[in-house]
Amino acid sequence: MSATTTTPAEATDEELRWLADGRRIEAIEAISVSAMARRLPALVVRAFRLGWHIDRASVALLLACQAVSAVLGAAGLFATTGTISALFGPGQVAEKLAHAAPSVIVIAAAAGARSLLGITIRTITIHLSPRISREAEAAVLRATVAAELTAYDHAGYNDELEAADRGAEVCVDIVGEAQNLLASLASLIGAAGVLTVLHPALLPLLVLAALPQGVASVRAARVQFLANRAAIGDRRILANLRWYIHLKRNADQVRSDTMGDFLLDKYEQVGRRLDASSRRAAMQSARVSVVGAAASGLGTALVWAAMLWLVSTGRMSLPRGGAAVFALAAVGTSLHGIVGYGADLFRTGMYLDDWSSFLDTAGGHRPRRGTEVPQAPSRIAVENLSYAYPASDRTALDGVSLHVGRGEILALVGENGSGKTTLAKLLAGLYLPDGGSVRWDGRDTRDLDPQALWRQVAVVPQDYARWPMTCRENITLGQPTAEGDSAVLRAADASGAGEVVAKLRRGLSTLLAVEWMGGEELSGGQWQRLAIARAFHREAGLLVLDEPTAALDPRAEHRIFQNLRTVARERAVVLVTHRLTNVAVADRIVVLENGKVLQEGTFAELVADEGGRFRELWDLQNERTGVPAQRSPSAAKGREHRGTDGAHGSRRTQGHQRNQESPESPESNGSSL
Ligand SMILES: Nc1ncnc2c1ncn2[C@@H]1O[C@H](COP(=O)(O)OP(=O)(O)OP(=O)(O)O)[C@@H](O)[C@H]1O
Repeated sequence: MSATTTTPAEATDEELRWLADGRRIEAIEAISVSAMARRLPALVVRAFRLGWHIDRASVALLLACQAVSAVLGAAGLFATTGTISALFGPGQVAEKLAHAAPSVIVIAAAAGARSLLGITIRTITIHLSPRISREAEAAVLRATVAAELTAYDHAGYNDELEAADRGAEVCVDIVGEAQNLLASLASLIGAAGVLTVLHPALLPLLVLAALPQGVASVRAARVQFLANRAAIGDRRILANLRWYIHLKRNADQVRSDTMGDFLLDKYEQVGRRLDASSRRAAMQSARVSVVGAAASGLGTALVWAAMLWLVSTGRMSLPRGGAAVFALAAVGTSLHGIVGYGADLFRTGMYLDDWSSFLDTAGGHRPRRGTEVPQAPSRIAVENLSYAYPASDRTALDGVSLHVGRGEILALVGENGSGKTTLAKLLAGLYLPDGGSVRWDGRDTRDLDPQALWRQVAVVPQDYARWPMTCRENITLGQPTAEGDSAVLRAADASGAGEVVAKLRRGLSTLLAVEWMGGEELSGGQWQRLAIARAFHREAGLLVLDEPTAALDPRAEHRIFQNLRTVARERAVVLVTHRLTNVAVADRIVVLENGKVLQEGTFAELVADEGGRFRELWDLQNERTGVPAQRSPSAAKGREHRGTDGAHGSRRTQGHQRNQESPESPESNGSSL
């Protein structure tokens, strides 16, 4: 197929769509309304349990205030009945007022005490809620940090994470909602007691009247939740686009490439999709609510008609009828409160389910590895390793076998996408193999405790973190050694970061975040020196350097590779780089292609292997510098693994020829790339 032809699949651009896991949405869709209502008590308990975990005294006080407030509410209502009876009863006005006075005092005292309790309850809730939310967010962070790295490559993980974050966010509401529900329930019990005393038929009638609205509210809440849940993907795309557009690192390109309108258009495109789905949900829940409200209105009219009938036929006295009006209003308000707050609590509960299911499983990616604790490895051996990224149908590594020992530098070389970074991550135990094994001193990385394993790993990734912290923290990563600053400065000197530190306003104590008060900003290369310093500082048995000098000037780069041999004395070093001059420092070089080992040997052997891939790449790099191509067939000991059967182990290069000593080393031919 020519480069210009397109298949039907390529004819249209793929839209920005988030990979979501639909299983949870299907599970929620399957829940019935009665099952939802049955969940409410459990949700109330859960809300208070969350609060209990943070602040027992506040929760206990909250519940006590709630109970007292309910008792006072009922007392107030009974007193209302007394007042009305006194007013409608026989006697002169003065007598009636004297009769009513105690009840009025009770009503006033109960109302005053209830409003004081209300203020106390609100204060406690305001104080407690954000703390619950923060604790919930911290729990998500803990679960995220504990999840396998590969989680990020799984469809649905980001979706789960987003939903959990939303759950943590709404935790702020759950105590308030649960306590409002309890308050309504308490008022209902009080008012219902009064109403039952006045006439036993009124309460069941009122409950029947409120039922349709209750069902409708819960249904509407479910519709809203499902719509929100389904929109997580699009909301996340919007958040990501905003992030890309805001990001300082992209800001110059957004301007110089005049991308503003294009990016905003993409943003609006996704926004329109989101609007359409939320409009559909709003209409659907409005329809459900209208039906519920109409049915409830009809029911309420029936209740009032029944009461009028009771009074007019003499089945209920007039004073009782008057008191019943108050009680009906109180019960009606409480029922509406229960329905409304219950629906809110139910919706929050569904978000909370997302949160707790993420915590239980770290989004399904809690590490399931062994517990053996490794020491700094003397030898890491890879046997017939294969690995495919979860979202990809191609294998990133296929039948790879190699080894690296303490004191050795192993270089991984190959064209873009050949699998170098993936292999480095497997060696470091960041990913686990699909097939074959990575063994640290004979022990499979699957059997090792991940935290203990990573404590033995120092990595300089291609895209290293620029932590908005002090220079010292950027090197120690919050894990200073017993030697303190002297070890930090030694690592900084070895990586060339010493010069950077010396120029900083407050040396190691300088905050490296210009956007924060008092912070300073570093150049790309200066940051890279710090990233290398942090790896040198770490007392780890395996050092992985993935394109560690891409941003460094020649002098800084030279220093790193000069120091690397010293650094490697106590460690196994894996170096990934495209600058072939630099791999001369390695004891052995492995050339990867399409996830397979293509060649392996010393620098001298591979350079001498005319027709080999390494030699081809070497010549290509030298061609641009005008350095003549190498001609040293006698040194052609490098083996090319031309087969694709993965049987590389038998074709190992035996010698550990030190490249610095080789006549073909770049130092000797003066090559500088
Ligand atoms: N997170 C990922 N999900 C799916 N596929 C991935 C992922 N990361 C890498 N790949 C694929 O795995 C293959 C190997 O990628 P890898 O990053 O290991 O290559 P590399 O040799 O380090 O490339 P480079 O020289 O460009 O850094 C590539 O085909 C790439 O598309």
